[in-house]
Amino acid sequence: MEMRDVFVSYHGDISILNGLSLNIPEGKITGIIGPNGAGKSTALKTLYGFLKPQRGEIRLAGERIDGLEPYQFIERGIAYVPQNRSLFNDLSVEDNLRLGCWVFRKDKPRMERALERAYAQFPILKQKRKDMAGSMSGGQQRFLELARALALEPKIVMLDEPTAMIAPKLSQELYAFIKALPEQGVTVILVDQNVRQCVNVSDHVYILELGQNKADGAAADFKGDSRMREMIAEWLDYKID
Ligand SMILES: Nc1ncnc2c1ncn2[C@@H]1O[C@H](COP(=O)(O)OP(=O)(O)OP(=O)(O)O)[C@@H](O)[C@H]1O
Repeated sequence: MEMRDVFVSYHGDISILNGLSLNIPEGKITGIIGPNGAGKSTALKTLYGFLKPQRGEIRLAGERIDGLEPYQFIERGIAYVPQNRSLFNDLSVEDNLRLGCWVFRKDKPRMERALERAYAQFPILKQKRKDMAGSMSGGQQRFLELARALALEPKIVMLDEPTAMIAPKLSQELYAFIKALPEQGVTVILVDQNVRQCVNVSDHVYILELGQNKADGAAADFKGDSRMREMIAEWLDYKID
């Protein structure tokens, strides 16, 4: 997937993305970091068709996809877990998972396979399958959102701050799960405020600032005594262990 020189605004001509370019290689984890308001979430919303670029283009395997609607992204095997909770709190865990299978709801065997896979990946969801989604902890709800997205067997998953406001232990589990997704053939785009964890799980990292590319490099370049590490410390006032 590729974003080339994209300009996007929410209102009128106040541009939030200002010529942003991202290259998302298949089977890898691409991390996107940057200060608050840099446009990270806006970049994901644009990649997923919620916002239409005023300029620039987005391609998937060569096909222009920047005019498509979000449901057409699902059809192309792209899933998106937004920053804010997206569950139906008053429905059971299992019903939330079933809703994630909506596009293939008539294929009952496939739906059952998807549920079994979700329960195998996240045993806590099996234990709680009859509980209301809203009654679970924040971390468990995140697992459910991720499981629901993966029920589609997506080729690409976009995750917006998946561990925000989650207890450290569950957060570690979630990062370990995300890191293993490429082994299942899933390409990951990870927006994260947690710079250290993002660098640890990603193969390649982009730094955004004011809706533009500030820098990018292989995750290894961000570690040790590197220029990237110094840059992050300077711009974001973050430290990477
Ligand atoms: N729905 C909206 N309407 C208008 N402006 C918005 C909207 N959502 C975001 N913005 C603005 O767009 C800019 C980029 O926001 P965005 O959420 O993409 O940043 P971010 O890098 O994800 O930041 P954070 O880490 O705080 O989530 C900010 O100035 C924000 O105020």
